[in-house]
Amino acid sequence: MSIPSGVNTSIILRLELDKELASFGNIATAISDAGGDIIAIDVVRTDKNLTVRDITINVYDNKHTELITAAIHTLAGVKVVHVSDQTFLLHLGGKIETSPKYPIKNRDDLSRVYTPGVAKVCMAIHEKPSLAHTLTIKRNTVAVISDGTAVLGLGNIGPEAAMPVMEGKAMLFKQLAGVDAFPICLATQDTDEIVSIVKALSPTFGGINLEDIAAPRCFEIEQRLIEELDIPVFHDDQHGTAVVLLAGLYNAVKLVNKRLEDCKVVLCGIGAAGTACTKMLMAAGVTNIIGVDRQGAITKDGNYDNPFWRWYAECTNPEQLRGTLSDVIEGADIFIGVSGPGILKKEDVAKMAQDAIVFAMANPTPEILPEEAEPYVRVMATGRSDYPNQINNVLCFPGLFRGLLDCRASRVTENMKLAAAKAIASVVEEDELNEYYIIPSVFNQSVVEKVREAVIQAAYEDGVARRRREKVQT
Ligand SMILES: NC(=O)c1ccc[n+]([C@@H]2O[C@H](COP(=O)([O-])OP(=O)(O)OC[C@H]3O[C@@H](n4cnc5c(N)ncnc54)[C@H](O)[C@@H]3O)[C@@H](O)[C@H]2O)c1
Ligand SMILES: O=C(O)C[C@H](O)C(=O)O
Ligand SMILES: [Mg+2]
Repeated sequence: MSIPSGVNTSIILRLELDKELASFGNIATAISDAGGDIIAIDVVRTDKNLTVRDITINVYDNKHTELITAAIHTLAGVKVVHVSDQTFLLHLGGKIETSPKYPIKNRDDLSRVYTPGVAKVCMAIHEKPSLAHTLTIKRNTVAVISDGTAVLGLGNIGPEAAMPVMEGKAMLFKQLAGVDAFPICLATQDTDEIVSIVKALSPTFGGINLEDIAAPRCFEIEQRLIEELDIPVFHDDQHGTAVVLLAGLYNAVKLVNKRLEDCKVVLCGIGAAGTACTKMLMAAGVTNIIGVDRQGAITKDGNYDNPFWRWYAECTNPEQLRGTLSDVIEGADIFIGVSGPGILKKEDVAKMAQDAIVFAMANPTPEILPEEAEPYVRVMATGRSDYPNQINNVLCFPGLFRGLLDCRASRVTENMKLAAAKAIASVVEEDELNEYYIIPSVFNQSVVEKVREAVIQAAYEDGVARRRREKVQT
């Protein structure tokens, strides 16, 4: 087996070594020859004959782990007790918890936070429901809701399997923007039922972040909830992705000296993210967009049951290009992938226009890996954190909801999305802009603040903010 390349992850190998037979030098050599990078060694226990050690090793993937363990199995006096993956270890028991804001130390405290004191707060809210925003967690809490039908690019893997992603989103909400977020995965894929469950849950929350719900149901679910609820509802895979995509493209075209409006854009994966990205590009003035899905380019004479694809066919592909991705990509300035793993071949990238821009955003495996596309592209981005230029909706949703909650907005507007895209792009200064830095890092603290401010400004301009302007800190 050859040594694979790609993403790093780390594993811990627990080894039992026979002191007579095993040599640590041989173990280190075997790991290193198999391409593993030892980053820590811990002694777990030792006695006269045996020693047990945990070796933390950076590896590329599962195959690489197998390669390293196979190499160790050949060494005399060494037993592999178990192999644990750091990523799994971080998920033990889930990634978030709830905790009280202050302790209940005595009966007096108890009588205020609970019966009888709490009753007067309940009655105050009963008399004036808007007080829920002031006196309950509604003020700062968002529901992250999924039905598990389009989890990353893994497809319809169900609600339990969707939880780690939703917990991850909740962590990011809190860490990046101080927003309390709660993951809720639903055991139904029925549109009416999802709408009615989310409506029934809404009194607890100041906002609803819909996540990883497949197209076309996600469009109807979001639209109905927007109409029926008085708190903002935002489908992250549609609009969060579109906002960050546009931010990245503003900077990428600046770098290659092209006008976005003049670019030929090929977009693959006309689902939740692809549809919203297309609409956002159109709002930014792009006219030459060709959408491709499993059966090839979407054209006016195509026979589609999906009403959103009918819309797509009418409004895109001005030259009515037809055929496969490979057929229509010739001469494209920009490729956007929100589809599935490995569908863009390096030969396709080679056919693109000069200074090609490739945003391969499918997660966890992009449409093409940067190392494959590299020789033919000028600007390359993926949705992942382990390559430069991470185009991921995490650059949008924390700051967006921070802004929405702070000004108590009733909905998300188109202006907010455009303003958020410009805000994200603006974090990269002119003199910093280069092929490997077109979009700020998730950890750049200005991102949340700039997005928040842009959203609040737009909320007041659009008349959807419900807090008095002077009460909102800027
Ligand atoms: N980087 C980001 O921030 C970000 C955000 C949202 C979605 N995504 C990624 O985009 C992808 C789609 O997400 P979604 O929520 O829009 O899902 P979705 O299920 O709504 O849509 C996916 C679309 O891609 C099409 N598709 C799948 N495989 C294809 C292939 N081999 N060739 C052509 N078309 C194909 C499907 O037919 C479908 O229309 C996922 O991989 C997801 O991880 C990335
Ligand atoms: O979860 C992510 O990393 C981004 C996006 O929401 C996705 O579904 O891929
Ligand atoms: Mg998602």
